[in-house]
Amino acid sequence: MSSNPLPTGVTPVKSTGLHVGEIAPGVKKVDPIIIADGVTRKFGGLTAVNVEHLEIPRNAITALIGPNGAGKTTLFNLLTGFDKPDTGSWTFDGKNMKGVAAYQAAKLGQVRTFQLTKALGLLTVMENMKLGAKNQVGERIFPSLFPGFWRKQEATNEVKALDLLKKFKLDTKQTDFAASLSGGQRKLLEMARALMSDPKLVMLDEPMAGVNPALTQSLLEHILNLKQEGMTVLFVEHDMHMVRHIADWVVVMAMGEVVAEGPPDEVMRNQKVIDAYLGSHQDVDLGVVTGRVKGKMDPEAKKMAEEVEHLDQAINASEKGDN
Ligand SMILES: Nc1ncnc2c1ncn2[C@@H]1O[C@H](COP(=O)(O)OP(=O)(O)OP(=O)(O)O)[C@@H](O)[C@H]1O
Repeated sequence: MSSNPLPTGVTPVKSTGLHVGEIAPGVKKVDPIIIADGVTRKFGGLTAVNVEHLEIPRNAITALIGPNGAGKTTLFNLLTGFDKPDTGSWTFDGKNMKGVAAYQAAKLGQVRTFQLTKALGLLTVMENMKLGAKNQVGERIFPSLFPGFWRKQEATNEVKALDLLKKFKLDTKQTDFAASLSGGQRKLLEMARALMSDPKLVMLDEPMAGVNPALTQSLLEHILNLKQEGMTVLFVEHDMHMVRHIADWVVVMAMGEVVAEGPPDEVMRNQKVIDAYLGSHQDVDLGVVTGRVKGKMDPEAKKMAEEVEHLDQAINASEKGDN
Protein backbone atom coordinates (compact mmCIF):
# COMPACT_ATOMS: atom_id res chain seq x y z
CA MET A 1 0.00 0.00 0.00
CA SER A 2 1.48 3.35 -0.99
CA SER A 3 1.47 6.18 1.47
CA ASN A 4 1.69 9.64 0.05
CA PRO A 5 1.69 12.42 2.60
CA LEU A 6 -1.28 14.45 1.47
CA PRO A 7 -0.53 18.02 0.60
CA THR A 8 -2.03 20.83 2.56
CA GLY A 9 -3.83 23.42 0.50
CA VAL A 10 -6.06 21.04 -1.45
CA THR A 11 -9.42 21.33 0.25
CA PRO A 12 -11.96 19.36 -1.70
CA VAL A 13 -15.57 20.39 -1.65
CA LYS A 14 -17.37 17.15 -0.87
CA SER A 15 -20.59 16.26 -2.67
CA THR A 16 -23.31 15.10 -0.28
CA GLY A 17 -26.88 13.89 -0.62
CA LEU A 18 -25.89 11.36 -3.25
CA HIS A 19 -28.03 8.45 -2.06
CA VAL A 20 -31.71 7.74 -1.45
CA GLY A 21 -32.81 6.06 1.79
CA GLU A 22 -30.78 4.14 4.31
CA ILE A 23 -27.12 3.52 3.50
CA ALA A 24 -26.44 -0.14 2.73
CA PRO A 25 -24.66 -2.08 -0.01
CA GLY A 26 -26.56 -1.46 -3.25
CA VAL A 27 -28.22 1.74 -2.01
CA LYS A 28 -29.99 3.74 -4.74
CA LYS A 29 -28.46 7.01 -5.87
CA VAL A 30 -30.25 10.26 -6.64
CA ASP A 31 -28.66 10.46 -10.10
CA PRO A 32 -26.68 7.31 -10.97
CA ILE A 33 -24.42 7.24 -14.02
CA ILE A 34 -23.85 3.47 -13.74
CA ILE A 35 -26.42 0.94 -12.58
CA ALA A 36 -25.19 -2.67 -12.32
CA ASP A 37 -27.30 -5.74 -11.60
CA GLY A 38 -26.31 -9.33 -10.86
CA VAL A 39 -22.81 -9.01 -12.28
CA THR A 40 -20.69 -12.12 -11.74
CA ARG A 41 -17.34 -13.24 -13.09
CA LYS A 42 -15.74 -16.55 -12.26
CA PHE A 43 -12.24 -17.79 -12.92
CA GLY A 44 -12.46 -21.57 -12.69
CA GLY A 45 -13.94 -22.26 -9.27
CA LEU A 46 -13.20 -18.79 -7.94
CA THR A 47 -15.90 -16.13 -7.96
CA ALA A 48 -13.91 -12.94 -8.48
CA VAL A 49 -16.97 -10.66 -8.76
CA ASN A 50 -20.48 -11.12 -7.44
CA VAL A 51 -22.18 -7.73 -7.37
CA GLU A 52 -25.90 -7.88 -6.71
CA HIS A 53 -26.70 -4.21 -7.26
CA LEU A 54 -24.46 -1.18 -7.51
CA GLU A 55 -25.08 2.41 -8.50
CA ILE A 56 -22.34 4.95 -9.09
CA PRO A 57 -23.38 8.58 -8.43
CA ARG A 58 -23.01 11.10 -11.26
CA ASN A 59 -20.71 14.12 -10.98
CA ALA A 60 -19.10 12.81 -7.81
CA ILE A 61 -15.82 11.09 -6.96
CA THR A 62 -16.32 7.45 -5.98
CA ALA A 63 -13.51 5.28 -4.62
CA LEU A 64 -13.57 1.53 -5.01
CA ILE A 65 -11.56 0.02 -2.17
CA GLY A 66 -10.99 -3.39 -0.64
CA PRO A 67 -8.21 -5.75 0.32
CA ASN A 68 -5.99 -7.50 -2.23
CA GLY A 69 -7.92 -9.93 -4.39
CA ALA A 70 -11.31 -8.35 -3.52
CA GLY A 71 -12.31 -8.15 -7.19
CA LYS A 72 -11.85 -4.40 -7.79
CA THR A 73 -9.78 -4.71 -10.97
CA THR A 74 -12.02 -7.46 -12.33
CA LEU A 75 -15.10 -5.25 -11.80
CA PHE A 76 -13.27 -2.36 -13.48
CA ASN A 77 -12.41 -4.59 -16.43
CA LEU A 78 -16.03 -5.68 -16.74
CA LEU A 79 -17.50 -2.19 -16.54
CA THR A 80 -15.08 -0.88 -19.16
CA GLY A 81 -15.64 -3.70 -21.65
CA PHE A 82 -12.16 -5.20 -21.22
CA ASP A 83 -13.67 -8.43 -19.87
CA LYS A 84 -17.05 -10.17 -20.16
CA PRO A 85 -19.22 -11.16 -17.19
CA ASP A 86 -20.71 -14.63 -16.72
CA THR A 87 -24.02 -13.07 -15.71
CA GLY A 88 -25.49 -9.65 -15.18
CA SER A 89 -25.90 -6.34 -16.93
CA TRP A 90 -25.36 -2.67 -16.37
CA THR A 91 -26.21 0.65 -17.90
CA PHE A 92 -23.97 3.64 -18.43
CA ASP A 93 -25.76 6.96 -18.70
CA GLY A 94 -28.99 5.06 -19.35
CA LYS A 95 -27.53 2.88 -22.11
CA ASN A 96 -27.37 -0.90 -21.82
CA MET A 97 -23.69 -1.80 -22.03
CA LYS A 98 -24.07 -5.52 -22.66
CA GLY A 99 -21.56 -6.57 -25.31
CA VAL A 100 -20.22 -3.04 -25.72
CA ALA A 101 -16.47 -3.20 -26.37
CA ALA A 102 -13.95 -0.95 -24.64
CA TYR A 103 -13.41 1.36 -27.62
CA GLN A 104 -17.18 1.77 -28.07
CA ALA A 105 -17.62 2.50 -24.36
CA ALA A 106 -14.97 5.22 -24.69
CA LYS A 107 -16.90 6.76 -27.59
CA LEU A 108 -20.00 6.83 -25.39
CA GLY A 109 -18.07 8.81 -22.80
CA GLN A 110 -16.84 6.15 -20.41
CA VAL A 111 -13.08 6.19 -20.45
CA ARG A 112 -10.50 4.39 -18.41
CA THR A 113 -6.90 5.41 -17.98
CA PHE A 114 -4.62 2.69 -19.17
CA GLN A 115 -1.04 2.22 -18.24
CA LEU A 116 1.75 3.48 -20.37
CA THR A 117 2.91 0.15 -21.77
CA LYS A 118 6.34 -0.40 -23.30
CA ALA A 119 4.94 0.08 -26.80
CA LEU A 120 3.28 3.39 -25.89
CA GLY A 121 6.51 4.48 -24.20
CA LEU A 122 8.14 4.41 -27.63
CA LEU A 123 5.69 7.02 -28.88
CA THR A 124 6.11 10.69 -28.04
CA VAL A 125 3.94 12.42 -25.47
CA MET A 126 2.00 14.15 -28.29
CA GLU A 127 1.51 10.88 -30.18
CA ASN A 128 0.11 9.32 -27.03
CA MET A 129 -2.33 12.18 -26.69
CA LYS A 130 -3.56 11.81 -30.26
CA LEU A 131 -4.26 8.14 -29.62
CA GLY A 132 -6.77 9.23 -27.00
CA ALA A 133 -8.87 11.27 -29.44
CA LYS A 134 -12.21 9.91 -30.54
CA ASN A 135 -13.76 10.17 -33.99
CA GLN A 136 -10.37 10.19 -35.65
CA VAL A 137 -11.12 10.72 -39.32
CA GLY A 138 -8.07 8.68 -40.36
CA GLU A 139 -9.65 5.62 -38.77
CA ARG A 140 -12.57 5.67 -41.19
CA ILE A 141 -12.01 4.60 -44.76
CA PHE A 142 -14.10 7.09 -46.74
CA PRO A 143 -12.97 10.37 -45.14
CA SER A 144 -9.38 9.15 -44.96
CA LEU A 145 -9.34 9.16 -48.76
CA PHE A 146 -9.44 12.97 -48.57
CA PRO A 147 -6.22 14.10 -46.94
CA GLY A 148 -7.45 17.70 -46.54
CA PHE A 149 -10.27 16.54 -44.32
CA TRP A 150 -7.96 14.22 -42.40
CA ARG A 151 -5.34 16.89 -41.80
CA LYS A 152 -7.95 19.30 -40.48
CA GLN A 153 -9.02 16.75 -37.87
CA GLU A 154 -5.37 16.05 -37.06
CA ALA A 155 -4.74 19.76 -36.49
CA THR A 156 -7.83 20.08 -34.27
CA ASN A 157 -6.66 17.11 -32.19
CA GLU A 158 -3.21 18.63 -31.89
CA VAL A 159 -4.57 21.95 -30.60
CA LYS A 160 -6.74 20.11 -28.09
CA ALA A 161 -3.81 17.90 -27.01
CA LEU A 162 -1.53 20.88 -26.53
CA ASP A 163 -4.19 22.61 -24.47
CA LEU A 164 -4.48 19.59 -22.19
CA LEU A 165 -0.71 19.12 -22.00
CA LYS A 166 -0.37 22.75 -20.86
CA LYS A 167 -2.96 22.14 -18.19
CA PHE A 168 -1.06 19.08 -16.99
CA LYS A 169 2.28 20.91 -17.29
CA LEU A 170 3.56 18.42 -19.84
CA ASP A 171 3.63 20.76 -22.85
CA THR A 172 7.41 21.13 -22.75
CA LYS A 173 7.66 17.36 -23.04
CA GLN A 174 5.43 16.92 -26.09
CA THR A 175 8.23 15.68 -28.36
CA ASP A 176 9.86 13.49 -25.67
CA PHE A 177 9.37 9.75 -25.70
CA ALA A 178 6.70 8.89 -23.14
CA ALA A 179 9.06 6.29 -21.64
CA SER A 180 11.35 9.10 -20.49
CA LEU A 181 8.70 10.55 -18.14
CA SER A 182 8.82 10.01 -14.37
CA GLY A 183 6.21 7.78 -12.68
CA GLY A 184 4.09 10.78 -11.68
CA GLN A 185 4.34 12.42 -15.10
CA ARG A 186 3.19 9.17 -16.68
CA LYS A 187 0.09 9.18 -14.49
CA LEU A 188 -0.57 12.77 -15.59
CA LEU A 189 -0.15 11.76 -19.23
CA GLU A 190 -2.50 8.80 -18.77
CA MET A 191 -5.12 11.15 -17.36
CA ALA A 192 -4.57 13.84 -20.00
CA ARG A 193 -4.83 11.21 -22.75
CA ALA A 194 -8.14 9.97 -21.33
CA LEU A 195 -9.51 13.52 -21.49
CA MET A 196 -8.90 13.72 -25.24
CA SER A 197 -12.20 11.90 -25.78
CA ASP A 198 -14.31 14.36 -23.71
CA PRO A 199 -15.49 11.68 -21.26
CA LYS A 200 -18.46 11.84 -18.92
CA LEU A 201 -16.98 9.20 -16.64
CA VAL A 202 -13.27 8.83 -15.97
CA MET A 203 -12.13 5.59 -14.39
CA LEU A 204 -8.72 5.61 -12.74
CA ASP A 205 -6.82 2.53 -11.65
CA GLU A 206 -4.65 3.35 -8.62
CA PRO A 207 -3.89 6.93 -9.66
CA MET A 208 -1.42 7.44 -6.81
CA ALA A 209 0.65 4.28 -7.26
CA GLY A 210 4.28 5.14 -8.00
CA VAL A 211 3.75 8.88 -7.75
CA ASN A 212 6.32 10.81 -5.75
CA PRO A 213 5.06 13.34 -3.19
CA ALA A 214 6.10 16.29 -5.38
CA LEU A 215 3.41 15.42 -7.93
CA THR A 216 0.76 14.22 -5.47
CA GLN A 217 -0.85 17.63 -5.10
CA SER A 218 -0.98 18.20 -8.81
CA LEU A 219 -2.64 14.82 -9.41
CA LEU A 220 -5.18 15.36 -6.65
CA GLU A 221 -6.05 18.78 -8.02
CA HIS A 222 -6.55 17.37 -11.48
CA ILE A 223 -8.87 14.67 -10.16
CA LEU A 224 -10.87 17.25 -8.20
CA ASN A 225 -11.02 19.45 -11.31
CA LEU A 226 -12.64 16.65 -13.28
CA LYS A 227 -15.59 16.82 -10.92
CA GLN A 228 -15.57 20.61 -11.05
CA GLU A 229 -15.85 20.37 -14.83
CA GLY A 230 -18.93 18.15 -14.56
CA MET A 231 -17.32 14.74 -14.98
CA THR A 232 -17.79 11.68 -12.82
CA VAL A 233 -14.76 9.88 -11.38
CA LEU A 234 -14.53 6.26 -10.28
CA PHE A 235 -11.16 5.14 -8.99
CA VAL A 236 -9.55 2.08 -7.44
CA GLU A 237 -7.08 3.01 -4.73
CA HIS A 238 -5.22 1.41 -1.85
CA ASP A 239 -4.11 4.69 -0.31
CA MET A 240 -6.72 5.32 2.39
CA HIS A 241 -5.53 8.86 3.02
CA MET A 242 -6.23 9.81 -0.54
CA VAL A 243 -9.60 8.05 -0.47
CA ARG A 244 -10.67 9.92 2.65
CA HIS A 245 -9.41 13.19 1.29
CA ILE A 246 -11.03 13.33 -2.12
CA ALA A 247 -13.78 10.71 -2.38
CA ASP A 248 -17.40 11.76 -1.97
CA TRP A 249 -18.51 8.16 -1.85
CA VAL A 250 -16.71 4.88 -1.13
CA VAL A 251 -17.65 1.40 -2.30
CA VAL A 252 -15.96 -1.44 -0.41
CA MET A 253 -15.47 -4.85 -1.99
CA ALA A 254 -14.37 -8.06 -0.30
CA MET A 255 -14.33 -11.51 -1.84
CA GLY A 256 -16.07 -10.24 -4.96
CA GLU A 257 -19.02 -8.63 -3.17
CA VAL A 258 -19.88 -5.09 -2.20
CA VAL A 259 -19.75 -5.30 1.60
CA ALA A 260 -20.25 -1.63 2.41
CA GLU A 261 -20.66 1.76 0.82
CA GLY A 262 -21.14 5.32 1.98
CA PRO A 263 -19.30 8.58 2.66
CA PRO A 264 -15.59 7.90 3.44
CA ASP A 265 -15.59 8.69 7.17
CA GLU A 266 -18.61 6.48 7.83
CA VAL A 267 -17.34 3.63 5.69
CA MET A 268 -13.93 3.49 7.32
CA ARG A 269 -15.47 3.07 10.75
CA ASN A 270 -17.78 0.31 9.51
CA GLN A 271 -16.95 -2.95 11.30
CA LYS A 272 -17.57 -4.96 8.12
CA VAL A 273 -14.91 -2.95 6.36
CA ILE A 274 -12.39 -3.40 9.13
CA ASP A 275 -13.20 -7.12 9.21
CA ALA A 276 -12.79 -7.36 5.45
CA TYR A 277 -9.27 -5.97 5.65
CA LEU A 278 -8.32 -8.14 8.62
CA GLY A 279 -10.01 -11.22 7.18
CA SER A 280 -8.13 -10.97 3.92
CA HIS A 281 -4.99 -12.27 5.58
CA GLN A 282 -6.13 -15.57 6.94
CA ASP A 283 -2.65 -17.10 7.01
CA VAL A 284 -1.21 -14.34 9.13
CA ASP A 285 -0.82 -14.72 12.89
CA LEU A 286 -2.67 -11.68 14.22
CA GLY A 287 -0.75 -11.95 17.51
CA VAL A 288 2.51 -11.40 15.68
CA VAL A 289 1.10 -8.47 13.72
CA THR A 290 -0.15 -6.73 16.85
CA GLY A 291 3.08 -7.50 18.74
CA ARG A 292 1.29 -9.52 21.43
CA VAL A 293 2.96 -12.76 20.34
CA LYS A 294 6.67 -13.04 19.63
CA GLY A 295 7.37 -14.22 16.12
CA LYS A 296 8.83 -13.26 12.79
CA MET A 297 6.88 -10.86 10.59
CA ASP A 298 6.83 -12.49 7.18
CA PRO A 299 6.17 -10.24 4.14
CA GLU A 300 2.42 -11.02 4.29
CA ALA A 301 2.28 -10.03 7.96
CA LYS A 302 4.22 -6.85 7.26
CA LYS A 303 1.82 -5.94 4.46
CA MET A 304 -1.11 -6.52 6.75
CA ALA A 305 0.40 -4.46 9.58
CA GLU A 306 0.87 -1.67 7.07
CA GLU A 307 -2.70 -1.86 5.74
CA VAL A 308 -4.15 -1.88 9.24
CA GLU A 309 -1.96 1.06 10.24
CA HIS A 310 -3.19 3.11 7.27
CA LEU A 311 -6.79 2.25 8.01
CA ASP A 312 -6.19 3.16 11.63
CA GLN A 313 -4.59 6.50 10.79
CA ALA A 314 -7.46 7.34 8.46
CA ILE A 315 -10.01 6.51 11.15
CA ASN A 316 -8.12 8.58 13.74
CA ALA A 317 -7.87 11.50 11.38
CA SER A 318 -11.57 11.35 10.59
CA GLU A 319 -12.39 11.28 14.30
CA LYS A 320 -10.31 14.42 14.78
CA GLY A 321 -12.24 15.89 11.87
CA ASP A 322 -9.18 17.10 9.94
CA ASN A 323 -8.74 16.77 6.22
N1 LIG B 1 -7.35 -13.64 -15.30
C1 LIG B 1 -7.51 -14.24 -14.12
N2 LIG B 1 -7.42 -15.58 -14.01
C2 LIG B 1 -7.60 -16.21 -12.82
N3 LIG B 1 -7.87 -15.57 -11.67
C3 LIG B 1 -7.96 -14.23 -11.71
C4 LIG B 1 -7.77 -13.49 -12.93
N4 LIG B 1 -7.93 -12.18 -12.66
C5 LIG B 1 -8.19 -12.09 -11.34
N5 LIG B 1 -8.21 -13.31 -10.77
C6 LIG B 1 -8.49 -13.61 -9.37
O1 LIG B 1 -9.72 -12.97 -9.04
C7 LIG B 1 -9.65 -12.42 -7.74
C8 LIG B 1 -9.92 -10.93 -7.78
O2 LIG B 1 -8.80 -10.31 -8.39
P1 LIG B 1 -8.71 -8.75 -8.67
O3 LIG B 1 -7.42 -8.50 -9.36
O4 LIG B 1 -9.95 -8.30 -9.34
O5 LIG B 1 -8.67 -8.16 -7.19
P2 LIG B 1 -8.28 -6.69 -6.71
O6 LIG B 1 -9.26 -6.31 -5.69
O7 LIG B 1 -8.13 -5.79 -7.88
O8 LIG B 1 -6.88 -6.96 -6.02
P3 LIG B 1 -5.58 -6.00 -5.91
O9 LIG B 1 -5.95 -4.91 -4.98
O10 LIG B 1 -4.56 -6.91 -5.33
O11 LIG B 1 -5.24 -5.52 -7.29
C9 LIG B 1 -8.28 -12.76 -7.18
O12 LIG B 1 -8.39 -13.91 -6.40
C10 LIG B 1 -7.45 -13.03 -8.42
O13 LIG B 1 -6.42 -13.95 -8.16
